This record gives sequence, C-alpha cells and structure tokens, in this order.
Amino acid sequence: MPQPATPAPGLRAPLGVAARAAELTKVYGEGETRVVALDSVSVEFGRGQFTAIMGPSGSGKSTLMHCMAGLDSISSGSARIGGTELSGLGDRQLTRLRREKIGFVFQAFNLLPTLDALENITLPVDIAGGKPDQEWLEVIVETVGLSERLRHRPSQLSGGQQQRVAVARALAGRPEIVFADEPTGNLDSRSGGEILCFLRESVSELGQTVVMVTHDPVAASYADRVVFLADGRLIDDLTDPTPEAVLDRMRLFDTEERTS
Ligand SMILES: Nc1ncnc2c1ncn2[C@@H]1O[C@H](COP(=O)(O)OP(=O)(O)OP(=O)(O)O)[C@@H](O)[C@H]1O
Repeated sequence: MPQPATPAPGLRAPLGVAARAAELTKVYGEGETRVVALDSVSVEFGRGQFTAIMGPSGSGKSTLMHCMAGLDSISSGSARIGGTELSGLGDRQLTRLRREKIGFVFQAFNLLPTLDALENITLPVDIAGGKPDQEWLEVIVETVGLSERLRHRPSQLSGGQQQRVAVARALAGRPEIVFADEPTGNLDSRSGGEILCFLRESVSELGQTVVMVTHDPVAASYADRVVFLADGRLIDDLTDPTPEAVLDRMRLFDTEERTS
C-alpha cells in the first residue's frame, strides 16, 4: 500500500502573494560606471510565509529589497506590494505605502534614542495618525519578551533587546509585509537566534509575512523558503531549508562560478 505523502515539517503553503517582482531590472549609473544590480528578476513572496534572500556580496540582495519596499526606484519591469504597483507611484504615495503596508528591520536597529521602547514601537503608527491596536500590541510585546522593558530607552537596552524593539515596531502596524535586512548581523549568536525565533513566530503564530536578507545559512534555515541571487539574477529557490542544504547550494554556486 502506498503511504500518503507527509508534508515536510514546517512547510507552509502561501496564502496568496504579498509582494511580487516581474522582470524587475535596476541599473545604477551610466557609461563606464553602469552597473546592472538586478537583471530581470521575477519572484513572488507568499503571504504568511517567511522567505530568505541569499547570495554573494554584490549579488543584488539589498537592491531587490529596496526596490520591493519602495526605497529605491526601478529601471524597468514591475514591483508590487499586494495589489499596488510601485513603479507608478510618486514620492508621497510611496511614503504612505511604506508607512501603511511595510515593516522594516535593519541591521543597525535604527531606534530613536530619546524615546523609550514603547514609544519607539508605536512611532510608525503614531506618525501615520493611527491608534495602536492595544490587543495586538500586547501580543507583539509579549512575543518578543519586552513587557518588563517598555519604559527603557535604547541606551539602557542590550543590542538583542534593541533589535527586539525594532521587530516589535515593524510588526506593530500589522503590515502587509516585513522586510528585514541582515537583522542578526550586529548580534551574538544567542541574541540573533532569539530574533530569528521571533520572526519565525510572527509568521507561524501571528500570520505575518517576512522577507529577510541574510548571509547566514543558519538564519536562512528559519525561513520557509530561500531564494538565491547571483550577479543580479535569481538562480535558485529552496523550500523548507536546513542549514546543510543551504550550505550545499552555496558551495555548488561557488564551484560553478570558479569553473565557468
Ligand atoms: N547606489 C548605488 N550606486 C551604484 N551602484 C550600486 C548602488 N547600490 C548598489 N550598487 C551596486 O549594485 C550591485 C548590487 O548591490 P547590493 O548592495 O544590492 O548587493 P548585496 O547582494 O546586497 O551585497 P552585500 O551582501 O555586500 O550587502 C553591486 O554591484 C553594487 O556595487
């Protein structure tokens, strides 16, 4: 008797598309300084999924994230967040879209030093003129374990705690998508592991969508899926990654590059 197929542990089917790039090209400079940072990249980021973007230095990871988040213009092709095409939007509309639909986590925390943790967390919602959803806020604060530290300023918090505030801030407005750029790059492995667990939980338990740029195969293994870039092109896609599987792919690309 054939056994029914068991889904791989942790594998999650996407609930539609949160963001999509179609033949997205980004060129910097012209003439001798012309660089094709993204070369016709087409990729979809599933809603309710955790996706990692990997690739060697200079492969276009940050550029892809910046173009998808409306932080950088695109040269041709299309970038969409939900149903909104970014290429047609002006600066004001882009600012509004970022505020309302996107959460950001950066390597360098980027908290405001004069505000306490809670004020930092609610700042984007406050700026947008909204009212934080108290119930959701409590869930977020609880998830990242900050209940005891809400009245502390960033200088009174460790790096790991500051990044927890940044994660809570990114999630506070229930964004369509969270973009995290090397969120564990400035942290020791224990604090980094905690941040990755929170991002994982925000997807698995709270239904959020996360896209994370990382160089670290262990960090990437927290994701549901890893997409690999090289020379501005999307070259591979791995579902339900383990650190070993990610490392194997990286080694393979390395060898291919050296022998081509
Ligand atoms: N503002 C810019 N002006 C000119 N070239 C740029 C600019 N930003 C990025 N580039 C170039 O585009 C290419 C892709 O850069 P990008 O920062 O996206 O790569 P990355 O994969 O994120 O690299 P890293 O892992 O080192 O952060 C590189 O060749 C880079 O030099």
